[in-house]
Order: sequence, then structure tokens, then C-alpha cells
Amino acid sequence: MSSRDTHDGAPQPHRSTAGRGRRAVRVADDPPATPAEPDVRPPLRRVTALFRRHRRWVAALVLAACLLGAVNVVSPFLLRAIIDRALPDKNAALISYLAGGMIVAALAGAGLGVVTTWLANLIGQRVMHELRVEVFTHLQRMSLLYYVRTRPGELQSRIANDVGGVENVVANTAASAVQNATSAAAVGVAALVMSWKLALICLAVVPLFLLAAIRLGGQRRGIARRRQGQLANLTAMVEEGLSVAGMLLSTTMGRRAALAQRFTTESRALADSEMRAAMSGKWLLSTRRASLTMVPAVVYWVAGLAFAHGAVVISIGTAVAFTSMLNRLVGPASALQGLGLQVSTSMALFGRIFEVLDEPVDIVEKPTARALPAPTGDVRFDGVGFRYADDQPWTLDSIDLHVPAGTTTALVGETGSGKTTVGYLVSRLVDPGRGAVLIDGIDLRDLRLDAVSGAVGLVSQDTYLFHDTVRANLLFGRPDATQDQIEAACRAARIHDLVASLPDGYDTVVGARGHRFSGGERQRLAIARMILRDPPVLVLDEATSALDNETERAVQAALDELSRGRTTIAIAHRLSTVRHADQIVVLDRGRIVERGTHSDLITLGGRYARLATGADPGVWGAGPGETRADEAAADPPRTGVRSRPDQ
Ligand SMILES: Nc1ncnc2c1ncn2[C@@H]1O[C@H](COP(=O)(O)OP(=O)(O)OP(=O)(O)O)[C@@H](O)[C@H]1O
Repeated sequence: MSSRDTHDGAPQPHRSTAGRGRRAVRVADDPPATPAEPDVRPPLRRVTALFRRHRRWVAALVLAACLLGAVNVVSPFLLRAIIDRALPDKNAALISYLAGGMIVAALAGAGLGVVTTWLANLIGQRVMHELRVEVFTHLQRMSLLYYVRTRPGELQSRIANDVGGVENVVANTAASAVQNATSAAAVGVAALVMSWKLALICLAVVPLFLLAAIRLGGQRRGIARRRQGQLANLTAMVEEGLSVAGMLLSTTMGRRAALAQRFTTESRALADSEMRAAMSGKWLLSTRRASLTMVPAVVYWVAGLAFAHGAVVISIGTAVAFTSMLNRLVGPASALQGLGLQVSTSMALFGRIFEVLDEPVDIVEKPTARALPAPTGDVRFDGVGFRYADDQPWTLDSIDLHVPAGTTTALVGETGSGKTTVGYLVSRLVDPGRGAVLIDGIDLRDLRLDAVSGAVGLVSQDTYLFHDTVRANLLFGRPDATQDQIEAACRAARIHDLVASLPDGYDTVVGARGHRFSGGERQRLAIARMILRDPPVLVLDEATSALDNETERAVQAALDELSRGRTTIAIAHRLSTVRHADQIVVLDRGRIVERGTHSDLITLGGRYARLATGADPGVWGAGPGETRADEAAADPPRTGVRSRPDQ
């Protein structure tokens, strides 16, 4: 089944997330705790909650922005004083003071601008860092089933494209939001103080812009959602199509052109959405820009008409200073309006991020969960039933099984009979729907998750190695292992000589998913990794893939070495493994139908005997150089136990 590529419990290390090569900013180190319950707050409140964690820095930012706003409106007042008072009075000293004041205000404004940008970026980067880590750690807690049903590439897209998408808004735009809002407010207040009549004329246009911006916001959100969905599609296609397995499949199936066509269609749809996103609101921005340039003309018109009729309602200094102040409004007003649109866009992205964070975690650690300091490895299934979904039939039903510490149990049965699922239950990759799985008499659900992963090791057919050196891959099993221990594990796994003969030895990079090595070599590296990890319980999903006799012997020797002294549950595909097992369990459609030793079951002459002698084809193969009939006949018969299917 497709879920097998979870491999040895080794998650893919997350290498590239949404980092966009920006200058590093020191950010908080501790990931925030992910809430166990879904958050029911509306998205906007959840977004503001992200910032609330940094309220001190936010307060500093607001303070700096208010100071900046105030400093920016000082100059027009000084300008008015120069025109209306200092120039008519020809007061050189006053002119110097006022002009000097304008220079100081400009310098202070520049300095405060840098401080607000720094503060805003600091807050933004911290918020983004926390959000990225929160999404990553939440996804890490999701169970195997979640990953089986989630399309590859989708999650990468959520972290890279969605979190990356809001990053710009949060890091840069949140800064300018505060900065520009305070600047615009300062200009508004100053305009009212300077001339309330002119201010009211100018403010009349504001509601029109607000209405248009609200309408556009809705439009933008829709476009953004669609665009992020299309980005996720493209990421998934890259992930699926441009991987070793995807490339092999598309090339050998002759589907390269079809895949390229699908990619082209998706890419075109994305380009359309990008165009729509870029153009939506442009007319509004242009109208606003035109209006802002028209307003000074209106100011001079009103002031000029009054002056022409002999009524000095507005002084020349006021008119000049007022228009200069309006110029200071152009920047903040443009930024605020663009900002509104960007916030709308990012709310759609936040929505997608919150969707991921709200996915319930199905394998949870109880607050009272226990450690397991020295597990012996006694495994018991107590009336276990399991199904993959509530509306599906039971995949496993009424499974009672005892695997005493240090013994080997072989699971055999037709394909789809539930053998792999038994392995998942022992590793707590899934929880039973009925009954309990126990290690050393303790229900796995009462153990800490690290206690389970410390006690149970899973070696699957499809070995997962990540793109790093042999040594780094081996250390993943036990980070504190010494070079001697690594080499001893590799010797036991019959892979040391090969690794040592490579030019870079243990520093050889294994390639994407370990494809620099052959299937048998990859398996032996995974076995060495498990030897280093040294769990008392081992779940072995033996490879069915055809290995040549010599490789198979080497892998088998490595597996024997690995199983020695451990409780082993082997999903057996080789008769040689099954024959020597302390107990053989035959599964049929999720139920145990026979159990006993090889000779017991041969004597019984039931399902196992038919499978072992080749009367039922296709379940497992003989070991290297053996035939099934030879194998089956190798042991004298003893008594077996047949379990009734409904037992
Ligand atoms: N994630 C899943 N969602 C739904 N059904 C699943 C899932 N994984 C497995 N199944 C079903 O559960 C049943 C048991 O699967 P399982 O992989 O345990 O069988 P198996 O005996 O290991 O088969 P094989 O020998 O082919 O590996 C199968 O019918 C399979 O289709």
C-alpha cells in the first residue's frame, strides 16, 4: 500500500521552507505550543493573537510611528510661519530658526523611519517564524493516515507558498500599516488645525475610497484563495513528477508529454490569477492618485477666489503649507490603500494556514502518559479491532496475540489480509478502534510517544534515506553514536565493506531517497540504522522485491543479526523466515485463522500448509536457493492449532 513510504519512522528532514533569503533576524527559539483543540476564533482575531505575543514590541512600534507622524507634520507649520510671518516681517533670525527647525524635523523623521522599519520587521519575522514552526510541528504530530490521504506537495505548498505569502504582508506591510496610519492621522489632525474648511473639502473624498476598497478586498480574497490552490497544485506536480520515482514512472509509461501538458494548463491558470490579482484595484489606485493631485488645485482655487474677492479667508502661507501637507498624505494614503488590498489577500492565505492548524491530531499523548525506562519487549494484542475509516469494514477484527519478549512471530496471509496494519498498530502509527495493544503490559496509549518509538523499531520494505551522507543517515537512528559504533552496526548489517570501499566512505551522499545505492544496499543501511537505534521490539516488513540470491542472503543475514535477542514481528515473505519463527500467525481478511510453529501448521494441513507447499500461490517465496516444497518438508511435523475465523 502507498503508505509504506513512511519508512523506519524516519521523517524527511525539512530543509527549505519559506525562507526567501532575507537577512536573518534573531527570533524566538521556542516553538509555541500547538493547541490540541481546534481554534474557533474568527481568522482576524487569530491573526491579531499572533501579534499579541509581542505586545511590548508592538507598543514600541506604535510609539515610534506616532512620533514619526508628529515630526512629519511639523514642517508645514514651520513653512506657514515662514511665509505668513517671517517673510513679510523680513525677520532673518526667525527665518533661520524656522528653516533650521524644518531640517531637524526632516532628520528626526528619517531616523524614526529607520527605527519603525526595524521594529516592524522584527515583529513580523518573529510572528512568521512562530507560525512556520507551529505549522511544521503540528503537521509532524499528524498520523500516518493523514499523510496517506494528503497529496504530496500540498503541505510543502502550505508552508512555502502560504506562510511565505503572508510573510511579506506581516513583515513589511504590518510595519507600513502602523507607520502610515499614524502619519495619515497626524496629517488629518494637523490639516484640521491648520484650516478646518480646507480639511473638510479634502476629507469629503475619503468615504468613496473606503467603499471601493472594501468591495475590492472581497474580490482580492477570492483571487488569492484560487491562486494559492493553483500554487499547491503546481507544487504537488513538481513533487510527484520531478522525483526519482515520478520520473521513472512517467518515462516508462510514456506519460511525460501528458504531465507537461497538465503542468502547462495549471501554470496558465496560475498566470491568469496572478494577472487578475495584479490588476484588481489598479483603477482605484489610479483614481486616488489623480484625486490627490487634483486636491491642491482645488485648495488654490478656493483660496484664490476668496483672495480675488478681497476676503482673506485663507492666508497664502496656509494654502502653500496645506498643499505641502497634502503631499505628505500621498505616500501614506497610497500605502494604506494598497495595504488594505494586501491584508485582504493575506487573510485568504491565513485561512489556508489555519485550516492546517485546525486539522485534528489523532495520535495524541495523554497528559498522564508514562515513560518506559527498561522495556523487555513483551507485546500483546488484546481483542484488537481496527478500521481505516468509520464507514469502512474492520480491517482487523478480534485480534488476540501474545508475542513474548525475545521471540519471533511471523505474520503470513494473502495480500490485503492486514499484516502491515498489525505492524502499524505495534508502532502506534494508528490506534485500535477496539481492544488494546500492550507493551510490557501497558496500553500503548498510556505511554509517552517517545517511549513507544524508543521501544519499537519499524523496518519497512521501501527504505527511506534522506539526501545526506551515509553517516548522517545512520546517526538519525542514534545521534550520539560514535564512529566505532556506526562501523560495528554496518558490519553487522553486512554493508561496512561496501561503504568503506567508496572514495568518500561514510561521507558519501546517498542521493535523493538513497537512490545512489541499490535496493539491497539501502535495506542494509536501514538495518544498520536500526541496529544503532537498538529497540527491544522490531517490526520487520520483509522485502518482496526481487533481490538476487547473493544480495538476498546478505540482507537476510543482516536481518537475522538485527532480530537477535529482540521481540520480532515479521511480516514474512520468505519461507526461510517463517520456518524458524517461534510462532506463525496466519491472517485472513483481518482475522487470525491459524497459529503455531511451522511443523504444527504443516501437520494441521490447513491454510498455512497449502501456502507453504505452494498449493496456494503467490503469498511468499522461498529463501535463496530453496523451493517451497523443500522448505516445508524440512521439519518433522508437530501439532498445530487452528483458530476459528470468528474466534
Ligand atoms: N490508509 C488506508 N485507508 C484505507 N484502507 C487501507 C489503508 N491502508 C490499507 N488499507 C486496506 O486495509 C487492508 C489491509 O492492508 P494491509 O496493508 O495491512 O495488508 P497486508 O496484509 O499488509 O497486504 P500486503 O501483503 O499486500 O502488504 C487492505 O484491504 C487495504 O486496502
